[in-house]
Amino acid sequence: MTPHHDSAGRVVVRLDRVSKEYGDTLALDALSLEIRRGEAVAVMGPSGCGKSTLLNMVAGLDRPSAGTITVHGQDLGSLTETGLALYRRRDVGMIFQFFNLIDDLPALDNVALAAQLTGTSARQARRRALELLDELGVADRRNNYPATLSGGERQRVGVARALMNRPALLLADEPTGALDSRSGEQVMDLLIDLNQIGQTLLIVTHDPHLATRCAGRLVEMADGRVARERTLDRETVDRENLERSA
Ligand SMILES: Nc1ncnc2c1ncn2[C@@H]1O[C@H](COP(=O)(O)OP(=O)(O)OP(=O)(O)O)[C@@H](O)[C@H]1O
Repeated sequence: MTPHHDSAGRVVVRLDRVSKEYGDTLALDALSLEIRRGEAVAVMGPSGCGKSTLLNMVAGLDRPSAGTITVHGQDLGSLTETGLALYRRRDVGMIFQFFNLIDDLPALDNVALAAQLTGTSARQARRRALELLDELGVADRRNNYPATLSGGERQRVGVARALMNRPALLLADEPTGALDSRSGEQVMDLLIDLNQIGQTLLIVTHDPHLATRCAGRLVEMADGRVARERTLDRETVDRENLERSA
């Protein structure tokens, strides 16, 4: 797997006093956050604190009510709708809890489509898709439709799709939330491997095990703001996990 190497500087994502209102609800309240190249950041917090809203803003799926979001050197607020659509296809990859695969396309086409949408030829897209499926251990499932894959296999296909365009940033929303614990651990291993070869990750989760295993920094949100941040050092996390399971 060859991750995208960001040449625009150390900071890949910068949110500067970002607010989002939905009617009377203030989902994000002047939130500021930076993610540096190669970091793996996990965002946690109680239901309704704004985690998905944050992810959707960074993914360019929705626009803030106030504040600025810069990703990979681009101010998302300055992009037109077309520009934002291109950004979503090229610069970010997304992994979802329920995979979001297209039911009537085989695994290979689900993955290849992501590149074809950015103008890559069908032949090239299929070649890269097959390489990725191979690296993720599901090449033998390439002709299977999503309904005939296990949850873990579907998520591997989902990860392959997210990586197709070598995104500067990989976003994951409860990536193991719909998986049994064994497949969940395998997807966590995959995320760790990707981060170790330089992929920048932003993960939203309720699962402290996922957060502490995969991330180097934990951001805890409350009421649309960052309530607490801590750097996770491997040795402390491993000791805490051991103590918890003892
Ligand atoms: N499209 C929307 N329209 C109206 N309100 C919304 C919308 N999206 C989110 N909200 C509200 O914004 C707040 C933050 O929601 P968000 O989904 O970001 O929280 P969350 O931390 O991801 O929650 P969960 O952990 O339950 O997924 C909530 O009060 C929610 O009801």
